[in-house]
Amino acid sequence: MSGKLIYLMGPSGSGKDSLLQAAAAPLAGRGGHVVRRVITRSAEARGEDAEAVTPEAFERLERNGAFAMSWRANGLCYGIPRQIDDWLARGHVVLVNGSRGHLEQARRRYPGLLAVLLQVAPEVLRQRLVARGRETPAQIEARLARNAAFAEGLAPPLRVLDNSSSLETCVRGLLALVDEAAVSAAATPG
Ligand SMILES: Nc1ncnc2c1ncn2[C@@H]1O[C@H](COP(=O)(O)OP(=O)(O)O)[C@@H](O)[C@H]1O
Ligand SMILES: O=P(O)(O)OC[C@H]1O[C@H](OP(=O)(O)OP(=O)(O)O)[C@H](O)[C@@H]1O
Repeated sequence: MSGKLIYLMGPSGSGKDSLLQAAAAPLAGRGGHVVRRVITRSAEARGEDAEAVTPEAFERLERNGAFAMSWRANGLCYGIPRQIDDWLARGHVVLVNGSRGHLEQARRRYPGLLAVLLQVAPEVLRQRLVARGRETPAQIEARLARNAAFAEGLAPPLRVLDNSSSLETCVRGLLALVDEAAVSAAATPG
């Protein structure tokens, strides 16, 4: 039986990392996984619990086939470990913090993936990025500008989750999607 890949995307600051962290325990209780990414971001950077590597180490891992998916954005390299393929082969639900820019490639590799777009009211986005304090003002502007490239919208099918209000509400919405996806994975042979 194959599992279900849930590919979460959204603007920087929309709350992808917070949502995945908050959903990790209830997801584990359902036998699912939140993926720990490999990123060329410094280990001291606050926020996401990722494996921090140098650009050289990232390139080496990528060349050696360590990643199921990898992409570049925001001046960083991001990798999703190959381990997800084992989980999926065992029929598990797997959640990844994905990239809008990488969605079509991800769909080619995982045709059954569930694309979830996290959105937040535009006026809240800048406030959240500033409050997070991980990026410089120039990096925040660059991230907001990057969103304009996706203003046309992403190709369906896509589920949308709103994180403009409380994180708890959003976690409930995500877990409802996970439960739905798990049922559909169980019903799909192969
Ligand atoms: N529902 C929410 N309400 C208030 N603050 C939130 C909410 N969700 C996330 N945040 C805060 O917004 C900032 C950006 O969230 P983060 O999870 O880092 O976003 P992303 O991973 O999408 O860039 C963080 O400081 C986080 O604590
Ligand atoms: O193509 P995009 O949808 O713009 O995404 C580009 C990258 O930005 C986000 O990562 P990261 O965690 O570094 O950024 P964030 O925490 O600021 O969202 C996202 O998870 C992607 O890896």
